[in-house]
Amino acid sequence: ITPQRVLYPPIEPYDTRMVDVGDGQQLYVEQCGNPDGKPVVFLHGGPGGGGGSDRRRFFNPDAYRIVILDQRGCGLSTPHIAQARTPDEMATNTTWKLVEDLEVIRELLGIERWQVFGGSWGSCLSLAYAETHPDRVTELVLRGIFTLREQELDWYYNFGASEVFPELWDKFCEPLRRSGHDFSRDNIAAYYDLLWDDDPDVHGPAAVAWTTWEAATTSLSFDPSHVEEFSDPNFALAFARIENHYFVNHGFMVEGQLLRDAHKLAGIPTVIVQGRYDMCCPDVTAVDLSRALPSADLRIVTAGHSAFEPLISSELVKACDEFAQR
Ligand SMILES: CNCC(=O)c1nnc(C(C)(C)C)o1
Repeated sequence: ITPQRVLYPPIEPYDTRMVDVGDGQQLYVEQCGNPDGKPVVFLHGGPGGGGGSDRRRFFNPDAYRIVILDQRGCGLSTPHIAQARTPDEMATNTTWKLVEDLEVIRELLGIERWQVFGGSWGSCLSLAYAETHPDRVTELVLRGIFTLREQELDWYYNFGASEVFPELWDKFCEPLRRSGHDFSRDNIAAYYDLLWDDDPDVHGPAAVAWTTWEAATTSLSFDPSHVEEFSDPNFALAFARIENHYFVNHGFMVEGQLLRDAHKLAGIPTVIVQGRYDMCCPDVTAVDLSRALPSADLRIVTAGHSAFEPLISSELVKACDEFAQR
């Protein structure tokens, strides 16, 4: 099966700015492509995954006005959570604050309605935003569906993915074992204590182990350079702390909330791209979403989790090209 589309060439933003969204938070926002084009907003994963320039490349730059932001506490947004001293500094970093941030940015940029594009955590935030503001969304392009249900978190951080990557799971468990954790309670809760330990020799290695687990298991083919990129201590600390914060709080949602309310999206053209061998966010959640939203176009491809696997990026580019015609 050969990819039918490739990513558009690398481009640079025509506008970059820091947007004050309150709570002492400044968000990095950039715009690329055609200022008079079809507006689309790209929501990164993690949460806390931030950026890179390749996220610009899913969209035809002649057709789209591409809006990209780093969510609270990560990427180029400030203050960066790697500098946080206590978890209190995460208090205003919640799903619903990020939904509000998107409205602040949309209004600031004078955009009436926009296409929303998100993968993994970005798909969770896309659903939360669209279910809150369905009238502001022209289309949804979702990848690697993640809705932070108990079963999804359990699969990736307690038991499930551990059976597929036992040697990598061993490394994920190393900081837990070192702290005397007996695995009788949730690993996410145990990692919370490590990631906020005052001792950098505790929170540093824990953050790298947490982040390396994700980096090493999100592609069908193991890519050591991808793992290397994720093990920068500064990136890893913010990424791990923000993810862990959202997971211990179950995304600040009622269990199953996004699937329960997916019917609110019935009028929005939606494409779901899901890797058959996605070991981070297994297919069952994408299929559950398509059952809750039968109008969605579910496209399962032979790939893992990453948006940059050829068959996944091909399907994402195809969906955005199709929607650009609307
Ligand atoms: C459990 N995190 C799933 C997620 O949102 C995700 N998976 N990979 C990423 C990055 C590419 C941002 C690391 O995010």
